[in-house]
Amino acid sequence: MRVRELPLSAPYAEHFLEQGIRELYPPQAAAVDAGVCEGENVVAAIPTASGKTFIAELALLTANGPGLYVCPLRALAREKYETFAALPGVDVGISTGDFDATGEALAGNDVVVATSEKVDSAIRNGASWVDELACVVVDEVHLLGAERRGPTLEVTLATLRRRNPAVQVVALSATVDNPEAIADWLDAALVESDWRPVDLRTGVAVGGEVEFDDGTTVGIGDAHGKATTDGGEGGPNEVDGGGGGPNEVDGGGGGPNEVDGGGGGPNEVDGGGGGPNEVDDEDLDDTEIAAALVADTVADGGQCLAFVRSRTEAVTLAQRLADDGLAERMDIESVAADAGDEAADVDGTVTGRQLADCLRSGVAFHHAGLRSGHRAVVESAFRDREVACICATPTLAAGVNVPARRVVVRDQKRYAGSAMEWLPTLEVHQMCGRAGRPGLDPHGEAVLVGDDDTRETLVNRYVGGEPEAVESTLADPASLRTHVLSAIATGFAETEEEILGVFEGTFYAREAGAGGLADAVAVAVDDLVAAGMVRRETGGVEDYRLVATPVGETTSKQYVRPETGERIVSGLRTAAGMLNTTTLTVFEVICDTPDMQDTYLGNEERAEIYRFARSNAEQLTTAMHETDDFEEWLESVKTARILDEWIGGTTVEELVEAYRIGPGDLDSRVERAEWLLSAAEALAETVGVAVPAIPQARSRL
Ligand SMILES: Nc1ncnc2c1ncn2[C@@H]1O[C@H](COP(=O)(O)OP(=O)(O)OP(=O)(O)O)[C@@H](O)[C@H]1O
Repeated sequence: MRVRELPLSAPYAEHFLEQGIRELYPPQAAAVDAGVCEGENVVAAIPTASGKTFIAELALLTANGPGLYVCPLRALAREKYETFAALPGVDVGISTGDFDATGEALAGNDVVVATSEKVDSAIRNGASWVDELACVVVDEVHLLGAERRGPTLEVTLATLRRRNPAVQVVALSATVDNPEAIADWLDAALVESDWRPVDLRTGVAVGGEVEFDDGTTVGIGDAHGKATTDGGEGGPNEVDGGGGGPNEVDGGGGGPNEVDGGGGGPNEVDGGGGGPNEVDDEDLDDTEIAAALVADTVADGGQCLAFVRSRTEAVTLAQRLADDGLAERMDIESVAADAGDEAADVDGTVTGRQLADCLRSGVAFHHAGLRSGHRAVVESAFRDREVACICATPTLAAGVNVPARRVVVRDQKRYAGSAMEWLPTLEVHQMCGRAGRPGLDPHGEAVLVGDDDTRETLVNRYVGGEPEAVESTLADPASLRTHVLSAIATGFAETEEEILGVFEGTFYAREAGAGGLADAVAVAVDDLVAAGMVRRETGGVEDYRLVATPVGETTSKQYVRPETGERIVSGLRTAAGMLNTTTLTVFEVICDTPDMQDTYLGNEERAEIYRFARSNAEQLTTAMHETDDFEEWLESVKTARILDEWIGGTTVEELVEAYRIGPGDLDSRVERAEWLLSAAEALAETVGVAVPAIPQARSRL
């Protein structure tokens, strides 16, 4: 099927042809056959890079009215916005800051790109544009199964469809185990395919060899062995890259640098022998294997993504590759020296400096502790082929479109609380799916690094294994409370039965029946009544209707969780009666809510934060002996202290160093604090207490 044959006006067809899209990929043709251009609901469960964006564009451009593109991940929204904005004559609006106000400003666009939280918030605040939509495209619909995000997505979609039954829904999914359930939920035709534009082979590396699923075996260090011989380097290198701790919170700021950069080659190549495949299998640890796998591909002119379990590990591996002289093996455009300068210009934090140094050696790291400016530099340098390898935590696989020839998954387990847990198959497949750039690579390669003990598990779980089924998490009490309050506050529901009616259109209800939620909804309503968010307005004896209290209404409109609203109100009341209410007071209140991220508190720091809390007790709304969870509260005090120092003029460099956080962690906390302070201000007005420290903190933030 050709682009010219599609029901697209000439400028659009021209636009796609210019982009090199002439002939539709098979899954795209299947979506057209399923009616994506005729207003039909379609679910496309297809691999990474198989052209989902074009399917979305077809739906949006052929719809009979404005379209909405729901993008669960903020990182991807900007990219999609730019893609749609490049369409000739199409006005595109974007609304992604998870929490900023949603207004009528978005009305009048042909296409709106928004996160599900923004759409949910728009609905709660009565934005009219949501009722005028002709088409809704949901990207990454498999995130239905994600905690908190998932319920928001399914309730939002159910609400949109209930209010506007004619709306076309197109949902794009990674390959999951139960796409037919999603299609059934959305009354959609299912397009399911494992077609990929570039072949992908997946293998497991043990010792000096990778066994791929296509039956081939490749020695590790082949290419590198040659490079070593040519370069005259050699000798074993005692790098210990694998010893880092489980500290996910350490954004590389001040963390131990395990790399011994003094040596030569990155693996145990016998420099004396020369020739390919000189790897001594016995002594290779997983980091050495990963480094050699990267070096091989780079020596062969390709780029790599290497996935590891933690931020510290990502930094450590990148530094190791840089020290190993990966750049010297590169046949890439040029080394990202300028990108290094750009990264250094973002800030002077330890993380920024480490990143700049790595970039100057043609290597980068990528994790959630980076600032968005850092991430943008890394992604664009990689796309420009100035970076040979990005060492990343799994966030990169979901959030960014950076294909590479080879993907190395060094770690397949992650710390979950106290124990290591295998990553979900879906997540590993998302990483592997990044391998292979259409038109540039002969094929993509994904390699999982293992050992004799894990080989079989890796093969069964990830190479041959099916991804998990998507399951609803709507029944989670915290999520349910939020959405029950929203249903009542928006006036969509006045009784438990009507609340169940609102949930009737959810994925949960389609799978288990909304009746399965009846008990949980009753509990949620009781909780909300007890929290002062909802009251039962009685008419007759058994006759009552549920109404949101003013606090409940403000809480819902401000898009904070009910528990957050409750905590803020009680904090404000306490603060109003205190002698010494400062900006630290209000930061303590907003940081002690579930809407503020946790900030890791190391053992050494604990005593120091404890002392701080004690000596500033008269400024805090919580007495130490009254906390529900002391450790959690201490973490909140740490976050509050950081924010208070930030508005007091302490620099990001100093804060990153002093509190062992990533610079991106500071940014995200500042952003959340802005949102929570504005919610606190609205709640203060609702309950009629004046806390001047709130506007002070807001303006200084
Ligand atoms: N029919 C086509 N012919 C040629 N190139 C195409 C075609 N369809 C899409 N492409 C190109 O393929 C690349 C990948 O497409 P796209 O980004 O839509 O993949 P995707 O399925 O959305 O991937 P992801 O899973 O990362 O979201 C893009 O560069 C796109 O321009």
